[in-house]
Amino acid sequence: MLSSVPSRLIARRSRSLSPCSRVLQTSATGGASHGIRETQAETNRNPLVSTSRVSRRGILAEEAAGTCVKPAMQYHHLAPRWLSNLENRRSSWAALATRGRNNNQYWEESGRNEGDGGKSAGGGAGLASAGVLSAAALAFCLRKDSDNKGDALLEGARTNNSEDVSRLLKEGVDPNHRHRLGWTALMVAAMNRQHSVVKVLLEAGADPNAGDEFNNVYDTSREKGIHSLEVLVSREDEFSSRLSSRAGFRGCTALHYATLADDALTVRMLLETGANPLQTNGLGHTARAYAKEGEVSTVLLEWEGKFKELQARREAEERRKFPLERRLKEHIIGQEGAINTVASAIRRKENGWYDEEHPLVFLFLGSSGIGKTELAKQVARYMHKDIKKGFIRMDMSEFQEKHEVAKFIGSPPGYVGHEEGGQLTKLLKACPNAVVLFDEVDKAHPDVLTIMLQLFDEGRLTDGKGKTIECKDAIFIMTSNVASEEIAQHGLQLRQEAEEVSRRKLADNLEDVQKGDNIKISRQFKESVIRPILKAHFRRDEFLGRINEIVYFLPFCHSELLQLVSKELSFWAKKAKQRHDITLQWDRPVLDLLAGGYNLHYGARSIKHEVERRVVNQLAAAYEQELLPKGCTLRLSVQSDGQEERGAPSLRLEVLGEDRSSRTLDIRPPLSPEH
Ligand SMILES: Nc1ncnc2c1ncn2[C@@H]1O[C@H](COP(=O)(O)OP(=O)(O)OP(=O)(O)O)[C@@H](O)[C@H]1O
Repeated sequence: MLSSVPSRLIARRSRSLSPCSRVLQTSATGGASHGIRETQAETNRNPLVSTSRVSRRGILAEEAAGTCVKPAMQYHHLAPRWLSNLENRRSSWAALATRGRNNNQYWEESGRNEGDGGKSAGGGAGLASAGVLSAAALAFCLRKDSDNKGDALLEGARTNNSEDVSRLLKEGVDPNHRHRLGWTALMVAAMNRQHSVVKVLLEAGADPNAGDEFNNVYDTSREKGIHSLEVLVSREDEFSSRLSSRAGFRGCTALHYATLADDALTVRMLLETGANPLQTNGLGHTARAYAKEGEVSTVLLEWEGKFKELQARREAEERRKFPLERRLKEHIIGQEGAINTVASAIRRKENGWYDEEHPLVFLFLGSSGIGKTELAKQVARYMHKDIKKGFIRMDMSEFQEKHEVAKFIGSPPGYVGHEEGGQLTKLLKACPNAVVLFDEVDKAHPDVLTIMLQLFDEGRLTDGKGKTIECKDAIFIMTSNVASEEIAQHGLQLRQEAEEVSRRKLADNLEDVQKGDNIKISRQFKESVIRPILKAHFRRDEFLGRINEIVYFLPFCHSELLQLVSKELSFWAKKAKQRHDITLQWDRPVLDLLAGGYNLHYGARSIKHEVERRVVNQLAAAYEQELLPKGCTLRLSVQSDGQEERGAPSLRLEVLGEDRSSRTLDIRPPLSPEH
């Protein structure tokens, strides 16, 4: 049966398999049928530990100790399993072989045997298997023959054919073209010490920080649905036969490979063209983890230092150009005092001007819907790329009872829910430097507050299982509506006073006119009004003492309300355009009219509600009655034809035609505007 396998393929298999001593060792000693599975288990046990020498030993096939198994023996062990697997996949191989390969004599013969209606069934199974095997082999070889230009680039990189590589790049081949198993030409060239090709590729714009998508033979085989032997052969023949088939390579960059090849020249070339020495692969290792003691290790260490410095300088520059205050103001209207207080504290922390023994703790005070949660979210977005992990929100009204402490940090051993762990501890464990929002902290049980005090004081938390989580780098933000009425009234009073002063200054033609929306809460008000309320509520001086900043959120002034209305209308205008191709326009009196719906107790939420009630509801009704043709322009304005005398002014909706004609739609005030 084996005689029907093209000798070229057998030659390829035995040659290609030989360096992979680990795979074959297992099958030779443990029995062929278990070979792959055993190796897989071993892979999981075979960590690429962080010390460089051990990592290298795990990853480089040539450095692995092991007995040598004869290629022919290896093939005989593996052939039956390979054969049965191929039979299972017969139909897909057949499709592959038939596509454009009708001249394939062997396939035709095999088909004829089948067409005999099983007359020659004596040797049928064997012949069919041989046919399948040969078709597979042929398909494998033909696929190689039909390599496209991208694959030619990869081959040129492996064989150091820089002329071919240059020509292909000039012909427009992407320098970052990937092999179907996931690596790039730069990785191949780096691993095979092909200096001239590395240079050509880098000059053509190959990305030195691209990571390999190939992990190991078994994972890649599973992911791509390709037989593991075929993956193994490709990796060895088309990438390098020096690497272990079991170690993990996902995320390895050209720099990782040049380091594994112990090639100082390529390492330098890569670093000089922007390779990041701090970039880690899928196992979390930088290139230096794979370096031998010597020049490569020294060069990498030196560049790591330079890179860190450069990164810090770039970040500082970015912060200077686009300070946190400005970023926050893009999303939050008003609340200037709150934004400045938070941004200054974070700036101190980022620049090392803070007490690193304690985490940063804020208490946000103010009425509902005023931006407390929104500011916490924006801080998390600024600090963390992964907002899902980086922002933890705990609704403290869920921890009002004594026994709910267990929900917070997990139950002790022997109690129900011990295995589940606590809500906070689980999330903090996943991201110890998260921004943690404790919403409505005043509702929490005193025992929960005791735990929070420990957290703020020591910067660590012990869960129900006795495990300690260090979270000194976390930012804790508590929100509360306690004293919100007093703060709101004080804010309104300050605003009135400021407006009065500016009116007088304007009347007297004085310069330095202070705007009514730029007010500050006095220290005296904080000490004499707010602190006693907080003290009475939390009953613990030490708890209040651990708060770095108490941040005050004030009611919106008129200009801020106009901005909120405008933001809300823009949101709906975007939706109208996207969903119905309708353009929505409005003028200033519309903003004034809608701002009138502001309610001090509901904050920005009352503005959202007003826009929905007076505008969106009307739009939906007009749309339902087919009064809004697709692609039309709608203009919102305030009705001023004497209706004001009879009651509240209303909105008018006009449909503008392409010929500039306008048709007024009669928008009736809602039946019960109060609701
Ligand atoms: N200053 C603001 N600028 C822009 N949007 C705001 C502002 N304040 C509130 N909003 C919007 O109003 C909604 C409610 O705001 P947020 O959740 O921040 O309120 P809150 O102050 O935390 O209120 P609560 O105490 O009720 O939780 C959000 O959709 C938010 O985007």
